[in-house]
Amino acid sequence: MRSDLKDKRTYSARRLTASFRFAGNGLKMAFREPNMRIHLAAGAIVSAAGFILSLSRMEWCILILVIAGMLALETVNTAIEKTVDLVTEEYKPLAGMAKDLAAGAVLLFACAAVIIGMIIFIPKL
Ligand SMILES: Nc1ncnc2c1ncn2[C@@H]1O[C@H](COP(=O)(O)OP(=O)(O)OP(=O)(O)O)[C@@H](O)[C@H]1O
Repeated sequence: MRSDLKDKRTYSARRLTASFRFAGNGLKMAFREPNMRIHLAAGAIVSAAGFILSLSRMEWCILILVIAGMLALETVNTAIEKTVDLVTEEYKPLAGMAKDLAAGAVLLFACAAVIIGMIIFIPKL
């Protein structure tokens, strides 16, 4: 990495552009993960249903937040898995705990997403 990009005190358009590029690379990597593709497919199906059932503006805002939140959380989960694998490839209870906690957070949000989806869609059927 260029030294001017590593200097956290430098605020420049180049630094900002680089940050967006790094984040874009991160998303590209995240979307290669099988679980992420499942979340993306679910988001696409729910969005299509939203168009068909003519959701209100507020319902769209909630749906977009839930879909983006799910994808963001899965991305963080992947980052935690990679970090744990970087620290150790051996079997260690703490490594397992870190991965299971991150997976638990994804499961919790997914359950909330399903409930929110039911609250929005069931009355429209
Ligand atoms: N180094 C380790 N030490 C102890 N347990 C581990 C370790 N690595 C993984 N595990 C256990 O195995 C489980 C699966 O880990 P793995 O790295 O395969 O994630 P994963 O199931 O591929 O995650 P995802 O399906 O979200 O990509 C973890 O949740 C954890 O319980």
